[in-house]
Amino acid sequence: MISKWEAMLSSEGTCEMDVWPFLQNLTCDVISRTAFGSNYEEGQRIFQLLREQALLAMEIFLRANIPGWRFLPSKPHRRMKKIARDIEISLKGIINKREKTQKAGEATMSDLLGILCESNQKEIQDHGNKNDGMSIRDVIEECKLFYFAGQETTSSLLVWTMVLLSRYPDWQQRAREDVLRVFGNETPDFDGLSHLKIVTMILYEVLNPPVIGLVRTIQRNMKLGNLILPAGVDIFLPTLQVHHDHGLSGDDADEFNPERFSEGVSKATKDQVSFFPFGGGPRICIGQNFSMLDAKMAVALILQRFSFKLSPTYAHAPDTLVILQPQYGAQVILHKL
Ligand code: HEM
Repeated sequence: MISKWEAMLSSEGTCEMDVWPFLQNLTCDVISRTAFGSNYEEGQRIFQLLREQALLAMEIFLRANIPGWRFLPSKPHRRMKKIARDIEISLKGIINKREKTQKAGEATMSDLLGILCESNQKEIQDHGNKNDGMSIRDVIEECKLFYFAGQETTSSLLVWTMVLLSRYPDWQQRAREDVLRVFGNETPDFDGLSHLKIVTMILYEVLNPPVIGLVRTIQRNMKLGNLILPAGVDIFLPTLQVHHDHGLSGDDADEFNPERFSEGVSKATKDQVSFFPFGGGPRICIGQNFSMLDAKMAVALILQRFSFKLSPTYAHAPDTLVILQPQYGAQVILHKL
């Protein structure tokens, strides 16, 4: 991504661009390489198909109230079926190739896929069950979760970090000094990332949050404070509103103030459970450390090479469907340092 940005610079060393698609590709790349190792290109193709599938699902959902429409062989329905078949073929290809292409010591999602399919095959042999498509579908569901949970969220964190650092150049400068203090102009490494104090404070402040709320179904009648919640009811925990609640987070809850995290999360929240960008309890995000590393690495590489500010064409329009995204992209002007 950095090389592409460098190639786009004018002779004066500046460039105006929408960084949002680049950041989405970057996090997709990271997840694909981590999940699929040497089968990364095929993995990336699967993620692209999953993305298209999600957009089509939304299109179909929005027309769901037209009676009978879902039974018609419409273009989006046909494309959905074709995508599902393509994903299945690609996954089977990865699983079959796994042993031939896997590098020594590499343990990735391809292994997991293989293990899942082999154990299913065994079950079929043991119990005579002929439905051998089942586990591939399960695996696809896992891939979907992995892709959406891991890619859309981290790219949201990165894009709002760039927007906010553009709006607050003093914080951008402090973050750059932090990066240069730890790495100079060397390529950032794993160990150094944990020494980035200001960058970490900024990322926490931006985690305000990409996932705007959590949904839970009440399993049995229960009492919560003065509320009686009957079994079967769905409840929504509005993370965004809780994080911005003045009573819980202070009068400056709506301001960009990474300083509040200077002594860690528990000091910033006065030990209340009022900051939960990664959820909580048994279903807490399994990728929180991974995404923080991913984001720190990207921010460090960008800050070492560029300064940036918002372009006049940027329109601030956060879209709060599930993950907070910039509806019209994030146009910034980059300057080579
Ligand atoms: C900024 C980045 C991220 C944010 C804000 C985030 C946020 C969350 C939240 C709020 C949940 C809980 C959902 C709920 O309780 O209903 C969750 C779950 C999950 N996340 Fe993340 N996530 C991020 C990155 C990642 C990454 C990079 C991965 C994978 C590599 C990942 C994988 C998952 C998975 C698999 C779950 C489901 C865990 C379960 O249900 O047991 N997430 N994430």
